[in-house]
Amino acid sequence: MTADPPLVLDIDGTLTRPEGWGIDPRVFDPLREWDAPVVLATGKAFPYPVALCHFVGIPELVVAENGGVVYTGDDVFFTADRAAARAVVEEYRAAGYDPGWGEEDTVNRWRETEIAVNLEQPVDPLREIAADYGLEVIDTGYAYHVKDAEPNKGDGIERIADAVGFDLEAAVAVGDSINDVSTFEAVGRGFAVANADEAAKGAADEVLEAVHADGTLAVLERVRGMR
Ligand SMILES: O=C(O)COP(=O)(O)O
Ligand SMILES: [Mg+2]
Repeated sequence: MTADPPLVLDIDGTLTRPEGWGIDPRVFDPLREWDAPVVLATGKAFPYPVALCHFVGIPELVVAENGGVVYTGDDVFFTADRAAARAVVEEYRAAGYDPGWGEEDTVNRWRETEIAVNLEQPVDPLREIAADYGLEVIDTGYAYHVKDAEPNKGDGIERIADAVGFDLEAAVAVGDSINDVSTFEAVGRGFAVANADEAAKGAADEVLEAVHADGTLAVLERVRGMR
């Protein structure tokens, strides 16, 4: 008898269309048909991965905000404090800068812990202010994230694996950026898509030849039924 391995998937850069933006619709059916847990582990705010699970039609197993929010399907955990990240952004604004997402800011509107800043905004003052609050700024290639150095995606994935009862050593992950390094450390096999940054490539067990969803779909083909 064969079975599929548990999956841990990043969203931006990993489930995206090869041109870089928007979820590639080809991932929907393989994920819905996967016969093992599928965890979405992302830097995006909590509602985004929950909605993606909902619309794909899979159970909601979610690490959001780079580990700041974890949903096991039964319980939600907030593992970082929002106050410091908010204070950083207030100071950034007071210095004349802006997070860069427009007035209603749907990128940060539902965030519980960290804050994201548009890549077009100046990062040096952001880093300086964040350092004063003991926070770090990471660049995922999609946004700057002002966050507590702990927690991370890997901790959230461990919490979900414990709650759901699957073996992380058997799990396969795909990711594209520095915020997936802890994911690759948490699972048995980590794959970086070809568009991944150097940190992700360095932490992965294998760097794929294909970019974005093309890379991820190639992994799904390869590991299906191979637990
Ligand atoms: O929110 C981001 O900047 C990146 O999101 P991701 O972790 O799904 O790639
Ligand atoms: Mg990504």
